[in-house]
Amino acid sequence: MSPAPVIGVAVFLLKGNTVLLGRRRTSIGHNTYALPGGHLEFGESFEECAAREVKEETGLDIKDIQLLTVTNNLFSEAAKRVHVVAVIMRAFLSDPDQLPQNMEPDKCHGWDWYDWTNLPQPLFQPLETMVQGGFSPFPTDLK
Ligand SMILES: CC(C)CCOP(=O)(O)OP(=O)(O)O
Ligand SMILES: [Mg+2]
Ligand SMILES: [Mg+2]
Ligand SMILES: [Mg+2]
Repeated sequence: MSPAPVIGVAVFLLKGNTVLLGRRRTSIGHNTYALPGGHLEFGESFEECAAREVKEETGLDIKDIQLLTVTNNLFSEAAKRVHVVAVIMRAFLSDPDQLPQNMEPDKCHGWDWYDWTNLPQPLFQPLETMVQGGFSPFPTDLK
């Protein structure tokens, strides 16, 4: 019997034309560049989960958290197959001068800001799929 799908919440944290990415050190997406985020926990709103996971992983405080889209992802790379429904959010720094910290060095190599037009490789598969599909996290009025 395959395990039930899980809900992940990932956050496009935008700063100018850049987005915050970290290289994962985890069984799923190991060594790929991914957005901050994590499992939705019982009773959380999407916004609460986004703010919690970003704080837990980067120490950053965020604001203007909005739902962008949802993606359906089946991972077969891990020892067991994992089905993740990813709720994709967008947010901005509460303090534009706050610097990201690598709060979970066992799960991430470090966080950095990357220009959307020059993203690092390899990207975490769900993010790669979005980029290949022409998705942009930027508000149209910020162009
Ligand atoms: C696999 C992923 C898309 C969903 C969970 O994200 P994650 O592995 O970063 O989980 P945590 O940050 O909650 O540990
Ligand atoms: Mg986490
Ligand atoms: Mg995470
Ligand atoms: Mg978590």
